[in-house]
Amino acid sequence: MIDTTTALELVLRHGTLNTEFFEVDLKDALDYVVAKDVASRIDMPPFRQSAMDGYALHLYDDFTYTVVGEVQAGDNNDPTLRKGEAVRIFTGAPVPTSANTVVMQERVTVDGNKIIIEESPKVNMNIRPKAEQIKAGGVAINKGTTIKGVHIGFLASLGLTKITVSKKPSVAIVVTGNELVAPGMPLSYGEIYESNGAMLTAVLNELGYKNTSVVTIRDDYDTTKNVLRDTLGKHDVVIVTGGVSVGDYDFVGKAFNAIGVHEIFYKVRQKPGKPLFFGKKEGTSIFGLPGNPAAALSCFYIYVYPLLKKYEGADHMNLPIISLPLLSDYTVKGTQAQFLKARIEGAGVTILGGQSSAMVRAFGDANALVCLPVNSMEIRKGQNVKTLLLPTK
Ligand SMILES: Nc1nc2c(c(=O)[nH]1)N[C@H]1C(S)=C(S)[C@@H](COP(=O)(O)OP(=O)(O)OC[C@H]3O[C@@H](n4cnc5c(N)ncnc54)[C@H](O)[C@@H]3O)O[C@H]1N2
Ligand code: MOO
Repeated sequence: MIDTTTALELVLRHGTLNTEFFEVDLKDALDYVVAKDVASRIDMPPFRQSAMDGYALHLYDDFTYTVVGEVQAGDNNDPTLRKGEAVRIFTGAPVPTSANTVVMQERVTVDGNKIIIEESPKVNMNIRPKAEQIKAGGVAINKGTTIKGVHIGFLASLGLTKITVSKKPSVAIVVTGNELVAPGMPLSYGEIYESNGAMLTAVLNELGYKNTSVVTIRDDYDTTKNVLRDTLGKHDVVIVTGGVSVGDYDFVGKAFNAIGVHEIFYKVRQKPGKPLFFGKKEGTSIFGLPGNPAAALSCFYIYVYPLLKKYEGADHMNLPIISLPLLSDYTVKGTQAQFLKARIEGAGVTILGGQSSAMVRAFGDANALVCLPVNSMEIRKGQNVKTLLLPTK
């Protein structure tokens, strides 16, 4: 059995790096990974901009100035001021070339066409210099960035309408089990509702992966083999849940073997997710996740998500890790590495109740996974623990 660090390294080493790029409208670019550095075509700001409503002055050694005009945001006039002259100016308006400071109106006494300032202002005060944020030709967004709302705002401020991004993977989810019944149907004794398909689809969607599909199959060797063979050729990533353990009706491993999936690893020294499988067939990456919903979701965040980010060429693939003090004592059950659903609150982290692999409920309150190494035993309040931040929380 391999350790968790090796497992993640193997996933990232063998994960396919996509090379298909395309142009997307900026408004549709959320969650895509930028495939080429995006350069600005303009200086931003494009001109010296007033940061305040007030007066732009051509400084001289007195406190009284003559107001000779006005510049509003959007105006394109550039009045020439002589020493001792001022213009009324508003936030966002172009500061006249001949003005060398802006005084906010609260610091000024108005007397007819004269203003009296309280104290002598500093040169360039309240003026946003031209190109302060970025110069024309400068890199606005680096290749490898996952586009978030703020990036769309910044690129829109530079006048851009399209960017080149990496193709997203198509992801197939295959859920296995005779006991599974679709929500909404009546439930007989021995059956449970199928939830991994809906959960993984929704989590993929939250992360920007919309090209997904779900197939439900029964615990039958031939069906498992045929469905998996058919699915592998059509998708970049295949996530199977259930049927990866050692039971007589766990056919996923045997089916992978029969259809030529190359096993990279099977079983990781961790809880949850011990029976995790990862393999490849040509360009397709294949995960066998445990059927237990909370185990499947942990493995998804820890191993599948980084693989999806690698596929897109993202510069940040793994969940961010921080070290935080535990807010209460915790006794570890078992000797494997632990990924525990947890909530960061204030300056510390609390391990939540309901850690069973079968119970997904605690994930609803979790914004992190506390990661404890093998043989952790007793962890005391105040002790620092490695904490993985869950995305979109
Ligand atoms: N003798 C052993 N038995 C088990 C071991 C072991 O090492 N030796 N490992 C246990 C661990 S740990 C896990 S995790 C599970 C993994 O089993 P499978 O991946 O084969 O999953 P299943 O047996 O098919 O299902 C497990 C559990 O999850 C429920 N399930 C499955 N699919 C779904 C779904 N789509 N939606 C909702 N719930 C689902 C299923 O009904 C089971 O309760 O193996 C242990 N056993
Ligand atoms: O390894 Mo399993 O995922 O704990 O229940």
